[in-house]
Amino acid sequence: MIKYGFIGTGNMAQAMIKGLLGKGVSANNIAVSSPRSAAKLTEKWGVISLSAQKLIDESSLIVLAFLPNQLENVTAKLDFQDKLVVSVLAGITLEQLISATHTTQIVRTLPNVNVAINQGVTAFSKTELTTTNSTTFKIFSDYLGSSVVLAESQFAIFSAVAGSGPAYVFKYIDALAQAGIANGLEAKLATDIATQTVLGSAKTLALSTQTAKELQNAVTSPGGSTRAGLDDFDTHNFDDVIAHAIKATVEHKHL
Ligand SMILES: NC(=O)C1=CN([C@@H]2O[C@H](COP(=O)(O)OP(=O)(O)OC[C@H]3O[C@@H](n4cnc5c(N)ncnc54)[C@H](OP(=O)(O)O)[C@@H]3O)[C@@H](O)[C@H]2O)C=CC1
Ligand SMILES: O=C(O)[C@@H]1CCC=N1
Repeated sequence: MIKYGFIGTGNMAQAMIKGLLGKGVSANNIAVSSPRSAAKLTEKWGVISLSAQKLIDESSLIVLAFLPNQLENVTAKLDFQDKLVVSVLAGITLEQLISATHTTQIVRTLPNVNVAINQGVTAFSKTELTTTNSTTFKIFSDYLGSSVVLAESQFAIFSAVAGSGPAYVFKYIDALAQAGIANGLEAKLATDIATQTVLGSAKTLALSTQTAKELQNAVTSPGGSTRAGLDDFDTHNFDDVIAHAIKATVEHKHL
């Protein structure tokens, strides 16, 4: 079976590893390397902790999952042997990856944390891969959820909407729950109902032929309370707040 190697084992790598394990990939086929947390993952999941070079030697697909500003530092002394390298480093281009790893078999991706439950949406852009590496990458990305081929020029906006997006959805759920608590709901109940409301609404939209705007109207009974709430969102420029936050995300220079 294919062995997947992760260099860097923080939040994103752990979400991906969880997704692989959840799909039945054996912990014996997952190798990890990082200065501090790799050993803890061996204890937690039974994955194999190796030095970065040994991990490259033994893996068929190597995921770069450290912070973007560590690219040169981490790769300087490693020999990637033209193996398949999959980067999740936000803001790092294929050209920069080729120059740092000296490999031709590279996929630039931008996943999100929902890969942990195989519900991620991942953008990717790649060099010309061998047939074997194309298949290897397809199997890997299918484990994690859906994926879309994307021009590199659109990675920044994809990263803001889909990569950072879960944080913004969690922020909305928290605000909804806090408003419930402020108005007398018990904290756990408020969080549970806010979460289920967002989950059910996202599923309703995904399964519907109607747009998100049309579905808003379906909730808004004539003369009812939802109209009052939606009007208040508009008065406070809710859409502008979201657009502004996405712009700030896109314009941020990655560390
Ligand atoms: N979090 C997210 O939702 C998303 C993140 N990304 C990208 O994923 C990457 C990782 O982000 P994230 O997981 O959030 O960050 P974390 O801070 O959680 O993880 C960073 C990891 O890098 C490891 N590391 C540090 N130095 C080295 C080194 N010299 N060699 C190997 N590993 C090293 C750290 O190791 P240790 O734990 O041992 O200290 C840590 O495991 C980033 O490039 C980011 O742009 C992309 C899309 C979404
Ligand atoms: O915060 C970050 O920089 C990364 C990229 C997208 C989500 N997390």
